[in-house]
Amino acid sequence: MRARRRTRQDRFGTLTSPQAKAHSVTDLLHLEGICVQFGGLKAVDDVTIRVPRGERRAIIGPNGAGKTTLFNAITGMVRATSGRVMFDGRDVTRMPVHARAAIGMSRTFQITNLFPNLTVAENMRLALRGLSPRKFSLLGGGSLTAEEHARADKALGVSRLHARRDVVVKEMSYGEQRQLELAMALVAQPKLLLLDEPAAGLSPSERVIVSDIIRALPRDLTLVLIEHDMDLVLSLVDYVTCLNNGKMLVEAPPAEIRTNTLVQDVYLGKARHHA
Ligand SMILES: Nc1ncnc2c1ncn2[C@@H]1O[C@H](COP(=O)(O)OP(=O)(O)OP(=O)(O)O)[C@@H](O)[C@H]1O
Repeated sequence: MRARRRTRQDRFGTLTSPQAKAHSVTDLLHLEGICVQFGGLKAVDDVTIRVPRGERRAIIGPNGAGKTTLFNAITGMVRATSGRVMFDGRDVTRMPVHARAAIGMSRTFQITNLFPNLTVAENMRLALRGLSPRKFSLLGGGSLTAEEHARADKALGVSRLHARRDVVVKEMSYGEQRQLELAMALVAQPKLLLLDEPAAGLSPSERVIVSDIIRALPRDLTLVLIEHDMDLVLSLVDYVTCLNNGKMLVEAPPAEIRTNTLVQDVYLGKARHHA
């Protein structure tokens, strides 16, 4: 791992070296030259990223940098215009969203995606049902197996919602709802968890809870997260990719990102632009 890091730091600024083209079994996710074009706009422009198994990676960048579009290309919600998405040793570029989910990709969304009139436990049941190939009515029968119960309990425990399983979702705080989204993503037992702005809209105390939960996730779970709160994200991840105008600007560990002038320039530049 250490040798690989040195290589990457050497190619700081030359991010698409020939070595980047070779797929390694240590990489759970390997994006090769991903472009996503909307009409005349290149929202993602030739992005090559390798995420080794077990790494926690942040995707940062100012508004409109292409972070969410890149997430969508990873999960299959948008089709890459060109480039390849390699996941767990397979080319998933043409695979639909549900098929990528079935082989181990799980994602939370910026906007909550819950059933507000159902309880926590019922939402978990629906999350599990979404994974099951068995056919049955969503809210009707199909009680959980012991193994499914255990998975739901574990995911709720990790997300610190164990004591809230019978609470109706709309009665919970926004922070707890974000925790439930996380639990619903975890119940799939993913290899790769993609978190889209997990702390967006949370109060400072809720941010502490969510960051503690993320920090305590199993170390063998590979994480890729988008987050605007720089202090929070840099305290959570091993490595950072900064995008700007759809392109890769910098890849570096958090300590280098804090002091990187290119990163500072794009954030301050945007701040000046919006001032
Ligand atoms: N479906 C779409 N059709 C057309 N343009 C789009 C579409 N989705 C995103 N874009 C544009 O692509 C660019 C990148 O958007 P994206 O949402 O990926 O950026 P982001 O880095 O996630 O921004 P933010 O931090 O504000 O969420 C923006 O200019 C956006 O307007």
